[in-house]
Amino acid sequence: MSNPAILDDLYATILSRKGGDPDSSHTARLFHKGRAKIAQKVGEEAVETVIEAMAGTPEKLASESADLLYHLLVLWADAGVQPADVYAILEGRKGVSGIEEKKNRTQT
Ligand SMILES: N=c1c2ncn([C@@H]3O[C@H](COP(=O)(O)OP(=O)(O)OP(=O)(O)O)[C@@H](O)[C@H]3O)c2ncn1[C@@H]1O[C@H](COP(=O)(O)O)[C@@H](O)[C@H]1O
Repeated sequence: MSNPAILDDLYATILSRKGGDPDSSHTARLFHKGRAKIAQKVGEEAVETVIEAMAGTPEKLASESADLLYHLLVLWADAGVQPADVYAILEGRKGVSGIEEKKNRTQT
């Protein structure tokens, strides 16, 4: 069973942990450690995701991808980025080829 709003739901849970007890919430602990630690975790989870893509199973890749998305959402929450901000960028790119999009980005 899948929930298409799972990223929004998880983001709301993550936001609710701001200022929470670092001893009872992993997310609160990450916020407590600060942006550099959260960004480091995103980097580590990205590397683990790549390793599973190259040498693991689809199941392990999916699991590492979930860890990566969770930590990325914590980073967005810490930096004041809403999932809707990212969705809007993706929406704006719909129908534009990747090559065209790169050209537009390097011109601005
Ligand atoms: N999706 C996740 C999620 N994915 C991964 N993790 C945690 O991320 C941690 C990654 O493990 P690591 O050993 O890499 O990290 P670490 O233990 O911080 O070690 P260091 O790198 O800091 O040394 C594990 O403790 C995982 O449990 C998550 N923790 C929480 N969530 C979601 O966030 C919600 C709120 O969680 P709490 O804030 O803990 O209540 C949960 O209900 C879940 O839905």
